Amino acid sequence: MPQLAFDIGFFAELPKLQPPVRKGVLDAWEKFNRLTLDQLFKDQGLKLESLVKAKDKQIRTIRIDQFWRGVVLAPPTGDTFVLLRVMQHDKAIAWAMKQKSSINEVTRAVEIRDAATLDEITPAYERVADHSSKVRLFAKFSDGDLKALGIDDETLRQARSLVDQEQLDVFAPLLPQDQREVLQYLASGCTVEEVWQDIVAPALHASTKPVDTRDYETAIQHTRARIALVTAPEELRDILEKPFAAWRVFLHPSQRKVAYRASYSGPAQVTGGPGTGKTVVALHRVKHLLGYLRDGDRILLTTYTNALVNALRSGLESLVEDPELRERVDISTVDGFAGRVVAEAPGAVTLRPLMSNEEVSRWGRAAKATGFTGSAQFLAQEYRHVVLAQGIGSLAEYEAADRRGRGSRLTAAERPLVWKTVERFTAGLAADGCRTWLQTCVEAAGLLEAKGPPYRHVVVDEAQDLHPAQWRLLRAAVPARPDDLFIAGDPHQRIYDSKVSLKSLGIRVTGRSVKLRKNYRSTQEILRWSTALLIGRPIAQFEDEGRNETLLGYRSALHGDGPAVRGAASEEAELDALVDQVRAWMDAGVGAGEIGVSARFNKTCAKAVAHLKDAGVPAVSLRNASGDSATGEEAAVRVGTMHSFKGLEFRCVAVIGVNDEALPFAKAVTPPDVDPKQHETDMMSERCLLFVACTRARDSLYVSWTGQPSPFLVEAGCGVD
Ligand SMILES: Nc1ncnc2c1ncn2[C@@H]1O[C@H](COP(=O)(O)OP(=O)(O)OP(=O)(O)O)[C@@H](O)[C@H]1O
Repeated sequence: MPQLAFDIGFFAELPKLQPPVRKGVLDAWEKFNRLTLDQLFKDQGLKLESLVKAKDKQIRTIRIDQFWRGVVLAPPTGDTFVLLRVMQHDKAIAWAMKQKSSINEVTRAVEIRDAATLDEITPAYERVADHSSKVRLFAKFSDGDLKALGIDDETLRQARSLVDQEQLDVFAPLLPQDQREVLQYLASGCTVEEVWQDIVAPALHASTKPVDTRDYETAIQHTRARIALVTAPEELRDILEKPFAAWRVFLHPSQRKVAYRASYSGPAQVTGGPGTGKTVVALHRVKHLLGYLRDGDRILLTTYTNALVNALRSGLESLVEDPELRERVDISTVDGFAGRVVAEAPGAVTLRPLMSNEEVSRWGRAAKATGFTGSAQFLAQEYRHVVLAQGIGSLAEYEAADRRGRGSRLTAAERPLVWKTVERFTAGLAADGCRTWLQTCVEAAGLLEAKGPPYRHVVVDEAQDLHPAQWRLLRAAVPARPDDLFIAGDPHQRIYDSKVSLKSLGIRVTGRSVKLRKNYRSTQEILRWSTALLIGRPIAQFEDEGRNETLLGYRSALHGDGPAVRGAASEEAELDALVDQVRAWMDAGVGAGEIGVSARFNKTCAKAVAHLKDAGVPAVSLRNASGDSATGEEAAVRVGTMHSFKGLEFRCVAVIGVNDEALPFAKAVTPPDVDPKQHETDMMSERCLLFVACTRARDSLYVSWTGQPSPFLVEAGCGVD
């Protein structure tokens, strides 16, 4: 029976199609399901026509309505057709004439290329290359290596004519998709082995038969990264109604391989720069695990902030339709989970969580009481990074504690006094009926270790900022069995003071760790600009702190304008300019709810909200916004601190107040004379904070400051003189 499948290119254009055109697509799909092959080709309403002088006879058009046409891949054998695009009549014909389909001999997937344009431009590039003194872009790769990665003869010739990245950018949208990716990763510095492992191998299908490059029926089945087979009208209706949720249907082979691997023999990890789809992969992993859950088993899906919990909840709702299945997943922050475990324990007493600003003053008081003369900051860090990190509960343990990694010196003779101060601090908290969140985690871990783990699987997103005490809690939440922990995170986005090495916690992911490199969120221009903030700075992996993470090969297929940067003479002028920028975005058709404004401090955010509102622009603080689809607030610009922007994304982002007093913020950075190592870590967190805020932007990024720009911008040469 014939069927009509859908290409990713069609989905990309879907938001622009009006409801009657979408209805036409649904009708066409139903017709493919209803008619025989013979009837399809003869149907006068559908007009499944091939085009005279087309580059490829199997690319045809169909009638969607009076003005719109669909471009369809109609292979001569098999009965699966693929809807590639829906466009206005003339555009559809012009586009269809130029395309050519083929089957990649390595990945076995269907690829589409703009053969007419490639044929037209390649000779000119070849001539330029012949007369250029520049080394060819792919000179260091042999034909054999390129072919082994799936590059065919035509693409090889085209690739050999290129001398630099700019030229590849011109060719890229025209090239067959799998081959385009291979060339882009090689050009960005990846080795043949890396490209094979990360890009090609995940797309391979376990088949020992030689590829039949005429068997489109099989090849379409192998193209799940780009072609969706839809089986029920409700499914299609749902897809047509929620056109932005392409991630639900199409996963990159590297994403699918990680998310849907049948089983991992232990903890598994997925890393990758901002916007590479780690959260998407985590959600798909939950879906996969739900399919195998035994009676009574439950899953914990956990992350760092409440805003991310909301995002995970709505993501899971759109991915897993069955509410009974979803009910088997608890979604909460790690701290929220700890609070629940502690509250549910027999004889639990309610304690107030301590705010972080209260903590330092309490340390000051404890130090005064014991006569400790060092700083409160030292004590707070010692407690966090040594005592809580190592789960120390007595003076003897503290005396034996490993302080490697701390840059502040402490003699053996000084340790008892520090410990006495720690005891004073914790006793003070207990007496006042409060406790820190990390203490809650420590207690919760202890309770679970005694009682047994409540979950079968734990899936963690934004893992880079978790503290060892939080990891211990998660470890205790799930038995050490295959598929116990699935961890998604990015060390480049570490913005809290928790440098953890999973290895040191006994969580081993070696051999079960995958890195994603393709950014689906931001334009390449925004990415290049933002990554300059971190380039050349060593960033420790969280798998093993002794090794560094890189952003090699990290790239986006999207293009747009580069970020706009602007220095203002006064804060008032900066806020006025912000209003102008937000208005310009809105005038260009961007909804207020698709705009995010971020600043280092709450007080700057409050001023931005007030200023936008005064100017008649609806704005809401992220602190007050409830969920991501809160009615009424949907049409308001979201304003939040850089910390609260973690994990979120907006079509347009303004990052304001990026001056030398805000980034780095002196109070957040330990002075080098107190602890030089901590100083470096804190500086890196401040830098990452700016990186995180900027990488929330999909289409447009705007960065402004008053007075002197942040040295991070200056050092990175980010458009600042
Ligand atoms: N395979 C895909 N197809 C289409 N869109 C995708 C795909 N994977 C991810 N996306 C989209 O890319 C954006 C970023 O994805 P996601 O939030 O999962 O990335 P992330 O790696 O968790 O980002 P960050 O670390 O910056 O928080 C989202 O809009 C998501 O829907």
